[in-house]
Amino acid sequence: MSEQTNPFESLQSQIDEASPYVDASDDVIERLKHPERVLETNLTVELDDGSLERFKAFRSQFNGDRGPYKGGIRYHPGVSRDEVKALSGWMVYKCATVGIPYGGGKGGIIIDPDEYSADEIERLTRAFAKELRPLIGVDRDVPAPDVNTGQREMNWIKDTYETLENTTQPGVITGKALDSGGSEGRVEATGRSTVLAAREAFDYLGKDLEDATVAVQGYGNAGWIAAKLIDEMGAKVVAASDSSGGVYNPDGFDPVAAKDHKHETGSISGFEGATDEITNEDILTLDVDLLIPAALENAIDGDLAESVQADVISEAANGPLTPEADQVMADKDVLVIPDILANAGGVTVSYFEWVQNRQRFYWSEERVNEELESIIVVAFDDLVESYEENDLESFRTAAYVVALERVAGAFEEAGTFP
Ligand SMILES: NC(=O)C1=CN([C@@H]2O[C@H](COP(=O)(O)OP(=O)(O)OC[C@H]3O[C@@H](n4cnc5c(N)ncnc54)[C@H](OP(=O)(O)O)[C@@H]3O)[C@@H](O)[C@H]2O)C=CC1
Ligand SMILES: O=C(O)CCC(=O)C(=O)O
Repeated sequence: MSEQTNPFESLQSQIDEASPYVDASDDVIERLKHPERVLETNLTVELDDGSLERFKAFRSQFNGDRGPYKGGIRYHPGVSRDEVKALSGWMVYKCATVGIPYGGGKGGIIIDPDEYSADEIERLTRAFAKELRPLIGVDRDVPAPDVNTGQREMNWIKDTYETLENTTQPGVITGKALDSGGSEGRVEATGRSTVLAAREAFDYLGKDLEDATVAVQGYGNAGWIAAKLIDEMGAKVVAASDSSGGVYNPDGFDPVAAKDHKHETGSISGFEGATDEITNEDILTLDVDLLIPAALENAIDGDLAESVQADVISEAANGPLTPEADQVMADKDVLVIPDILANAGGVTVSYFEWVQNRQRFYWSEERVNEELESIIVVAFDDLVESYEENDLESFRTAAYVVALERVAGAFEEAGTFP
């Protein structure tokens, strides 16, 4: 894991790689490399023992040229201002890559949630929602889940917002539970797009997904669902990991049983379906057909990339490869499906949730999954077209060319306001 790489600098270098192929002036490209605004706030929360603790929190609104700012809220000790800025920028280019009408935003709180009770997390979440209230809104900025947040936190934020605004406006946030206005398919959506994109990539390479071996780093929402769905497509999950380490079985194992073990014991280590315990570095360098990084940024740096043996990488996580790792992958002809396409299922089904909330009319799971699949397949084809037409080194640069054209186009068509 590279501690040195600043994710915001990675984002800017990804934009720089693509900009020579984009029909936009240098001034416009420069605009698209910086957030419009970043809220930094200190939340004071009462703990269960009556003491007070201060938590630093951020919300970055990177760009709103194509629609409301959109993106998750992360609870993690590694959250920083630059990480949130990067994550919000990746949201802009993700929404543009899949052609949904949003800009990009992201939020985070510096906290290890395992150290706090559910009541403390609720007070913290409601305190953040109160700070966010003037910034967010159904047509302005629509948060969602990310690492260590889920339906529970989204329901609290919705309730706090609606109480303070004296309204019912479920579309102010997505990733809610079904009874609170959530969408069918949202929990599975990030893992689903990760494997749909992998299926398209295997097809593009003329490779068979049946019996392909798969390693999954990170066994939370994105990772475990990706493992389950790729197994259902006929591939063989041979390794998985979480923050405690990893497990391996060359003959494959049942990803649902691995999830049940993690649920019961708190970690994937000790899973009885595995033959070996491995480290988080080992999992990234296994000789597998498909690697799915589904944890955090900078999982693979330039040095580690030299040892990666996978043929295809589908990035469920945001920013798992540093720019140096990207260059190594391009030199080794490893096909990397970039985060801004591979994990775009999450925000795409968030978009469906927002549409359903606005219409107060709810779709079946079948409809959600069909609409998601068609969006991912079209976006993959757009990316291949850009890759081939521009003779690019990577699918990532191809995705940025497509996305930057769309965002710059929206900005230029709007003109500047005096
Ligand atoms: N949730 C969503 O809708 C979306 C998420 N993403 C991205 O997917 C990634 C994962 O998010 P999500 O699944 O939601 O988060 P979760 O909190 O559900 O899961 C994160 C997982 O990563 C594991 N992890 C953390 N650090 C490491 C490490 N060093 N090595 C191996 N595993 C590690 C955690 O381990 P442990 O269980 O032990 O804590 C956990 O299993 C993030 O990059 C996120 O931004 C992208 C698009 C949408
Ligand atoms: O569902 C959303 O709006 C955003 C999910 C997210 O944070 C991401 O795609 O990284």
